[in-house]
Amino acid sequence: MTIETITGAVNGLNGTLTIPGDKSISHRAVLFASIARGTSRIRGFLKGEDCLSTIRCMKQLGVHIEEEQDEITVEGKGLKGLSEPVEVLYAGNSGTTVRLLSGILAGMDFHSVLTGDASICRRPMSRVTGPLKQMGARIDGRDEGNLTPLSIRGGGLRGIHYSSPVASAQVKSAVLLAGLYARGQTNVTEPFVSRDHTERMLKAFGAEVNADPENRRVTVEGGAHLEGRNIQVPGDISSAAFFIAAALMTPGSDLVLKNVGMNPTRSGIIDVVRDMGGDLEISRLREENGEPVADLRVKYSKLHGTEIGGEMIPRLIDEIPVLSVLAAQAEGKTVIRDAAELKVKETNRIDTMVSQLVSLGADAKATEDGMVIHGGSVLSGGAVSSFHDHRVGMSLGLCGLVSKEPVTVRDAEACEVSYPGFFEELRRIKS
Ligand SMILES: O=C(O)C1=C[C@@H](OP(=O)(O)O)[C@@H](O)[C@H](O)C1
Ligand SMILES: C=C(OP(=O)(O)O)C(=O)O
Repeated sequence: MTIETITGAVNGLNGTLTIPGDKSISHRAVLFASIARGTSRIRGFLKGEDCLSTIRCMKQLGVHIEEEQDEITVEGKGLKGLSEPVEVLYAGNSGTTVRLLSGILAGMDFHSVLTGDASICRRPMSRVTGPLKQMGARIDGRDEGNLTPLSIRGGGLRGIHYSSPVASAQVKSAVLLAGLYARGQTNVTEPFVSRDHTERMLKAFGAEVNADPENRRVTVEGGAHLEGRNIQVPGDISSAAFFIAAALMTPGSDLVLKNVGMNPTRSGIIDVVRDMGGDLEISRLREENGEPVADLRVKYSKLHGTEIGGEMIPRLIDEIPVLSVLAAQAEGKTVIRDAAELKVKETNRIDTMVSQLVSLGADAKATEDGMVIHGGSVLSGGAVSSFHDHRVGMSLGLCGLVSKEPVTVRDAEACEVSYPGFFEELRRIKS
């Protein structure tokens, strides 16, 4: 168990930092490159534990992957070139790995078993195994195919028109990936638009993908041929969110974050913190490999509470833990609704954040589908736990910047999942 202690920042957070690679895009780059023909080179890849799990699984499926300091090289096997794994595929803590890889394995004429850590073994998988079974894959698992380990025997798929009950990019991506292997067309409709990295990247690899955001529907044609390519992964806005929040809530801060992905399906956090009164400037907005990227300058700001729900939720789903910390520092009330998906992440993020914030002296309550926070209480500090959830650990660490006593985060090693070196970086820019 690793413990991290964060003490107050007397002069705020200052300077410049470069945000590490986007986790969602890094996973997809390795997965899609593996089923493309030819060589792909990936720069800016996130070497967090989750993305390393994806690399490990693809190696077990026979893909040659070279990991160098600044570049990952993937020798693609073509759409159907993966080989039957001898061992169980282990996804660690990564829901994205299990769900997206299930979509690919559903297209393979062989048997594979996919599992992960204690948290993965609790997370619902029928949201992907259900539609994949409708397409013709044979999948089983505990709780009638809802829980890992999943046993998948794929092949012989037919296209479906799937209306997903949840706005989930993992569900959408799994079905679209299986759709590449299916006879005919496959489409997915979702209640709100979720992150669209799969659509953007599959198109770049040469697949026929049609996105119709107005109707929240994406269509792929079966029998695609993906061609290897070079990919530059932008910085992860979900990682930048911790430093955006830290700078906004700590007096004296003036921080520049470089290389932040600004995909509109991910940038809800920018809209919300501006709406709360946050001073955040966007500069050098540019497009790299079909994904918008910018630099951000964030200054300490007096924030007020806000209300969020509906289509905004998928645009900032992973930022809600850190948003709850910000809300506890803002003046007035913040209401977060329509966010029941938080209950099926690495932990139940509604309960873990509310219980730990309350233990630090915040006024926060869990609701059926979100939380209500009355901001402005001075936090006491003390010991909290990440509950082995990376986003919970990093969010709680930030409380130490403004609390009376330091904040100690137990099980802080969980943060390596998406942000290796997070606490060192926080200490570096804090004075
Ligand atoms: O597709 C992805 O890369 C992800 C989608 C989201 O999950 P859901 O699809 O379950 O909403 C998000 O929470 C997760 O961190 C990464
Ligand atoms: C929910 C997350 O990831 P995953 O679903 O891939 O475990 C996350 O990174 O916050």
